[in-house]
Amino acid sequence: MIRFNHVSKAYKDVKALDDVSFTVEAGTVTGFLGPNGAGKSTALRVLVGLSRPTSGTATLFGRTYQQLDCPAAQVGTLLDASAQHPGRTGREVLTLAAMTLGLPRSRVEEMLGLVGLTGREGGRVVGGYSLGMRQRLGIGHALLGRPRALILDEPVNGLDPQGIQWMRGLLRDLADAGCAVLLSSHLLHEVEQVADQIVMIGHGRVLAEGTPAELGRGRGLEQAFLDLTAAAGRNVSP
Ligand SMILES: Nc1ncnc2c1ncn2[C@@H]1O[C@H](COP(=O)(O)OP(=O)(O)OP(=O)(O)O)[C@@H](O)[C@H]1O
Repeated sequence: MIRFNHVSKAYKDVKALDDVSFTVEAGTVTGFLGPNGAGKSTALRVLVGLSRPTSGTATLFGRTYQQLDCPAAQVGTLLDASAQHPGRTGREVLTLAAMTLGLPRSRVEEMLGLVGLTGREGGRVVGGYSLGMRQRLGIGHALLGRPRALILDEPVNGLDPQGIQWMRGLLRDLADAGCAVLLSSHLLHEVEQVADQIVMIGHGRVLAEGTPAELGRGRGLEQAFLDLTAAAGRNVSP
């Protein structure tokens, strides 16, 4: 289970996160939805220990990321698909990660197959990959250690329609197998189609949370999103 407990994060005069609390249960996909600059990436970075909160705690299975035993195996992360070493092949990226986690080489080929990178593509350097191929490699990297929690920042960026559909099915299967999946996006329709729960964020604050049906009741999810984020903008102090 993933829990944000009154997390705030300030960068000088910018309140990137303002008292954010929500939970992602095991076996569910939670869509973390907000417009550009809402605070999604900051929240995910705090969760995986890349950024220190100003106050509050973000935990996975009751511990901070740093407190977990072998966090890279327990928690799969894809925060920036472009961060992979451009001079290594996809296979090398996964092989190094598998070695670090003490996993057999066979797991690398399994992951390349799972994410749809052919043997030939796995042998090409990442610097020559399209964004969609990097996203696929990033997913393979995140899933190597069979994590119990999966944290994905804008994972469908750059994927073609088949890739988006594949990603939806993959996330559903992982959640059905017991994984806690937290997926950030500003693409409402993508989130709506895969998420069990949605947490809407704007100007660093949680604006609403519930199932897609609950949040969209009466006016539709898109209008609810637009109304809530507009209202949050009006309420924000200069
Ligand atoms: N390192 C930083 N230094 C200063 N301000 C930052 C830093 N990182 C983020 N911010 C600010 O914090 C706020 C939240 O940014 P964040 O990247 O978390 O938003 P986001 O919801 O992920 O946006 P997007 O959808 O555009 O990626 C923004 O106002 C951003 O300018």
